[in-house]
Amino acid sequence: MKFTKMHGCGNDYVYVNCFEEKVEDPSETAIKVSDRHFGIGSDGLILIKPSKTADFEMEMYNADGSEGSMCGNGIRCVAKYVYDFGLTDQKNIRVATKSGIKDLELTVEGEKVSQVRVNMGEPVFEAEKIPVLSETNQVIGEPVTVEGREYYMTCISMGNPHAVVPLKELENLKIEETGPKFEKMESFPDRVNTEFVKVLDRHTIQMRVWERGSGETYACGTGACAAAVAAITNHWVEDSPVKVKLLGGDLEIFWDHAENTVYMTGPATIVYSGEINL
Ligand SMILES: N[C@H](CCC[C@H](N)C(=O)O)C(=O)O
Repeated sequence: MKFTKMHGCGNDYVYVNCFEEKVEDPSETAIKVSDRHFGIGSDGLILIKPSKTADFEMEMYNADGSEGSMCGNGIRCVAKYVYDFGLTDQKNIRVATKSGIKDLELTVEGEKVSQVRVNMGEPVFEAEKIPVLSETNQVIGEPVTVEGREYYMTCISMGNPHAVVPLKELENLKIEETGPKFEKMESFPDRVNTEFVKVLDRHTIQMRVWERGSGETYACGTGACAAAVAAITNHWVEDSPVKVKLLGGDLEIFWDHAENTVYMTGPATIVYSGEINL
């Protein structure tokens, strides 16, 4: 199977051009290619497919083979792939995902995409739409005890579920212990992506993330959007734009309150193309 390895702020996926390749069992393939010792090594698998309703379709799988409904870093890389490899010459494209069609604006430098601005849609606070089991209709700054320690959680969907948790410092966070406890909390029937956030100033937050189905990643685009929206909602920061500093790079998030729409701007990088015998 031919593939291209790409990443958005270090959130790396194996991309397959399904205009040319056929992937029989994407879930199993995601598990195989994601293995960092016996496979290619990635946070998951992303299929670039023809679409009847948009210019392209993105189908995304986490490293454990579970299908994700949206991937912010991934969709920026899809845009870079289709432009740089000549599948389109348009700088405004629409990509269908399981969480709806997303509008993307490509910045091109030297005939290559350098960064992409994505309309990530509306942040969803209704508990049942995230989903999170709660006595209240929204979960904003709610206390929750994990491993005997109290945290305050804000839950938002960006097309996939997120729990945003503020912390005074991130350096000593044992994310490989704490992350899975949040991911598999009973309150989250579909599991959850968890963002641990430290406020740096009135327009900047630092974030580590434990992703549903992939563990700690160097960045999470939907998670950065959820974290920025939670930071504004809880008045941890002034308002947009919010710079989100992640292990693998920075993303800029803008919440247009009038449209109730979140925009994410960031880079996309091609690492290499190759072929794997599955
Ligand atoms: N793990 C996520 C999908 C990938 C999201 C993330 N990599 C991003 O950039 O948005 C989920 O299962 O909902």
